Amino acid sequence: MTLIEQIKRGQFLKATCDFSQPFVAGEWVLDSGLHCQLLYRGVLQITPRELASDAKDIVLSSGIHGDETAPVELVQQIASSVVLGQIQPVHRLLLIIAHPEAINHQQRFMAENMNRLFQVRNFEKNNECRIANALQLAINSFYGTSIAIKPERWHLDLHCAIRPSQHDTFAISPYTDKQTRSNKLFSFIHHAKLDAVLLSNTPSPTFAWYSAEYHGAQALTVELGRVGKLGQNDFTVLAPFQHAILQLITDVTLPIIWTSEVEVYQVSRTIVKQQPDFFFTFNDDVANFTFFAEGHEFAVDGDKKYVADTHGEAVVFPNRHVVVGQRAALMVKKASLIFDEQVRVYAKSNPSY
Ligand SMILES: O=C(O)CCC(=O)N[C@@H](CCC(=O)O)C(=O)O
Ligand SMILES: [Zn+2]
Repeated sequence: MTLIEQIKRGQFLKATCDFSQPFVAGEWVLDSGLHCQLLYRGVLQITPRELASDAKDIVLSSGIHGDETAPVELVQQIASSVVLGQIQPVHRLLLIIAHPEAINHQQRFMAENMNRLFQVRNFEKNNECRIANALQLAINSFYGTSIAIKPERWHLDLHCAIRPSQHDTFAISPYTDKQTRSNKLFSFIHHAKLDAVLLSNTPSPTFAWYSAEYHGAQALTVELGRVGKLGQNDFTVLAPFQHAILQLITDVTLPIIWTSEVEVYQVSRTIVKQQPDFFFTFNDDVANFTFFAEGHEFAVDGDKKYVADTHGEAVVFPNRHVVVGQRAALMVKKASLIFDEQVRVYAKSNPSY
């Protein structure tokens, strides 16, 4: 069976990871008039026959890291429901399962971390560079051929955390000077019942940042539980997120709302590894969002000692194994939102953790 035939039967994930078949791009139209285009291995564009003037362009990406499988299963479920005609999207969709080779090897990456390759076009020295370049082109073409005005471009890049976490699900809002923190996007965070959101304070070379920076997309990296094996993920925790995605795609109008149920953090600083013997003073099983009181030494990088600053800081994504020059952790502080048309963050003067 060809890849397209597999996808038509609802097997987007299986087809994407099936390297016994050569990749051949192709397109077909469903009885409903929905136009499906397989652009690259793992990149499926969906266009409804008719688009309202306020239609969105929605990118749902997964599998940038091969061992983060819940997002991959989620995109598979959505692709299957769409191509089998079980749900009717009213927006243009770009569904992505990014790195099938790493998925097959159950590894985060093969040669290098793909989610640090979205700043510029990459010299194609390995597969991650080739895929990241192809994804940049797919995104440029998807948003470039849209009728949507910029606030209606969306990109949710779905991931899972390596460590345990004090918040099972959370979003990271990339930093850009474009208006990419709309109250609609943050309402989605609320409706999806994500536990927390953290707002970056500097540009980062991630996939979500790429869409925000270069296309003004309402973009988030979304962390959905922990890494795990395909088929063994617990979808009960992710049910509200799954439900909110279906509402987003099929255009159920949701109220614009924000509540303090979602914990807000702002990044206070990014810790970049400078020396090969960089280490944290805590164990590898310490959870994301663990708080360190002011003055607590949490990392050592050669001669430099890192201590928590005024009122303390919490740590997210600590990883001593990253290559020199890359992010080893984000330090965050609790914050609050001003929920206007574009949300803004302000520091809590004396946050309690
Ligand atoms: O658990 C971890 O250490 C990493 C999970 C993950 O892949 N997170 C993304 C976050 C991207 C961002 O900062 O927006 C990543 O590190 O690429
Ligand atoms: Zn990831």
